[in-house]
Amino acid sequence: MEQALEAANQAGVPVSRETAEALALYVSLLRRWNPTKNLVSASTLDAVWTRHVADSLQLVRLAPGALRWVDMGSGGGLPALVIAAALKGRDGAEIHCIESKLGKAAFLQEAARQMRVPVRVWSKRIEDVVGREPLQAEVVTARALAPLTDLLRLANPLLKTGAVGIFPKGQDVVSELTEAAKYWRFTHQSIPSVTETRGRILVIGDLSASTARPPDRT
Ligand SMILES: C[S@@+](CC[C@H](N)C(=O)[O-])C[C@H]1O[C@@H](n2cnc3c(N)ncnc32)[C@H](O)[C@@H]1O
Repeated sequence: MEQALEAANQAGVPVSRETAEALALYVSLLRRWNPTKNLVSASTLDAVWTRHVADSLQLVRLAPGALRWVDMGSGGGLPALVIAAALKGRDGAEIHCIESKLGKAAFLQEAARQMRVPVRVWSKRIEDVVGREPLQAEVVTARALAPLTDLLRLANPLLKTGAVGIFPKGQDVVSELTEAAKYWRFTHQSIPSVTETRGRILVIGDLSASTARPPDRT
């Protein structure tokens, strides 16, 4: 509980006791399942509260009223299950996790069940869900999934209908923005991460395609 409250403080997101308990449960499940499912790099588990929990929780601060989130390439639940814990108990909250690896999707399903959070897991490829299923997203997230150009292509069906993209990025953010601007028009804010010295969080809006066709790397 104490560590959950410290992570919330670092992220700048106040949390209820219920959310702190859900986060503590998530971390214990992550530690237990990681050796068999390879959910996060084992070397990051010592700093799990900063590297993963606070790092994911800070995204909530960038869309404080949003209830409907879609997370692409959720892996071990980052940021999706942390966001779901933050929204626990909020009427209408719904977090979609899209993860094609069956073992990771099984973890997401079981962790969400034990945490009692409003999560739907899609054990499929992103391309087979986004734009094909009637997801209603206010926010689309993706952490450590792909360069920005590819994220915009994957999230395009949701972003072009008004969702906001929130994408944590590393030090290459400027070159990723330059590359993406060849294929897409969009507005963006680049917000410093509270957990990674050189990390930025991109908040992307008003997406539309430019005349150049983006590369298809799938
Ligand atoms: C590097 S991991 C990052 C996981 C998590 N977002 C995190 O920050 O720890 C990328 C995840 O995306 C999933 N993934 C990659 N391409 C995908 C696709 N086209 N559809 C669904 N999942 C995909 C992989 O299976 C993997 O679990």
